[in-house]
Amino acid sequence: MILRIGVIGTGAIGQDHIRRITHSLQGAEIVAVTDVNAELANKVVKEEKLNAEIYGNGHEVIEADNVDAIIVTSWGPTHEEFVFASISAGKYVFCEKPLATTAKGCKRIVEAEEAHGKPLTQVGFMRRFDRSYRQLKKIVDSGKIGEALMVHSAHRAPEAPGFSGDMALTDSLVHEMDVLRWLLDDDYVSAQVLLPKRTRFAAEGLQDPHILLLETKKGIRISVESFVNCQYGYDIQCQVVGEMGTANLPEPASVAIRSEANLSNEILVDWKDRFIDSYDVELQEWIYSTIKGEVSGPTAWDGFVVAVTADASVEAKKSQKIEPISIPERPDFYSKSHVLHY
Ligand SMILES: NC(=O)c1ccc[n+]([C@@H]2O[C@H](COP(=O)([O-])OP(=O)(O)OC[C@H]3O[C@@H](n4cnc5c(N)ncnc54)[C@H](O)[C@@H]3O)[C@@H](O)[C@H]2O)c1
Ligand SMILES: O[C@H]1[C@H](O)[C@@H](O)[C@H](O)[C@@H](O)[C@H]1O
Repeated sequence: MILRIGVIGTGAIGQDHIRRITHSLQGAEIVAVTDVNAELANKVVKEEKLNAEIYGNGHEVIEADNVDAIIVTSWGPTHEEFVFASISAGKYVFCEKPLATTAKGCKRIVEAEEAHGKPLTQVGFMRRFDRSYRQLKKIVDSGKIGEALMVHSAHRAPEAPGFSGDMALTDSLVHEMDVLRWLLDDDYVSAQVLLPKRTRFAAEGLQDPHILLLETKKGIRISVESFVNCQYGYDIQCQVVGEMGTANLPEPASVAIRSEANLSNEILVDWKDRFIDSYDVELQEWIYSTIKGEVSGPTAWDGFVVAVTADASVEAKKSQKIEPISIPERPDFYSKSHVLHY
């Protein structure tokens, strides 16, 4: 079977996903697209030589008879509406983060899936598909370093064009909020946000860097540095400290250069390059599991948990206190799809 996909939002990542599905991945084709910027949708269809219909809005794409599954890559605030409509139409949907901009919105999606009777939604937390994170998880799960006690991690980007408000937490650190609970097979109970000396490279009125401190149910303490104007590169770090050793996220492969009395390695600058392979794995696994009628990646439940964590982090930044993170028990409904993948 060839999965026939409709894409809502043909901006940066929408185009990337269209290209990878059309030219690199197997088992799917793009048959429908839409964008509020119709010119953009036209351009993509022409440039990628797609055999796809261009629709006037996302709802028409979802309702099209020849569309089996939906990819939502429009702006964050529109995701909830399109995911909701996809579930109502009984179609599988891959939604880029955020699943919805509020925890309440994510909960509504979870409830809609439960009412529908099976999970249909996968959220675009691509780090779970990254080879280096999977290698790190394998070591943590193996028990080689004993029980995990602490995690030190960092999310650094050279600059943050277009960032406003608390986006460092709600747009960037959501990746850590997802991948660390997956890595540790745990959930969070509290958040605290420290505000270090502000870099002179931060846009006016914006705090940068931040330190997010999370505590998990098992008592593991996590520090996540967010530094989105670090100038030097896109640098993702993660070290798990266990009872008998430590395990570090592998660095991206790069040539070690010995020259002029220096030993050096290149550091990536673009997040797209850092996770380029993981997007391929993520979408390929999504295509295969959708054909099988399963959700095998991060579910709507995971999207909800991250939204609750992000809300608590924003509150903790404001209050400058330790804020509780109250996550209800995961419904059994989501257990199977959660386990399938790992
Ligand atoms: N997982 C990741 O690493 C990752 C990376 C980049 C972006 N994202 C997420 O993907 C989403 C898109 O990001 P982007 O960088 O491609 O943004 P973008 O602005 O380049 O593209 C978004 C596109 O959606 C279109 N759009 C907006 N509202 C629409 C609507 N109602 N119907 C149809 N089209 C609509 C816009 O015209 C635009 O072309 C964001 O939510 C972002 O957070 C995730
Ligand atoms: O949408 C992007 C993307 O998700 C990147 O992985 C993250 O580092 C950026 O901060 C974010 O803006």
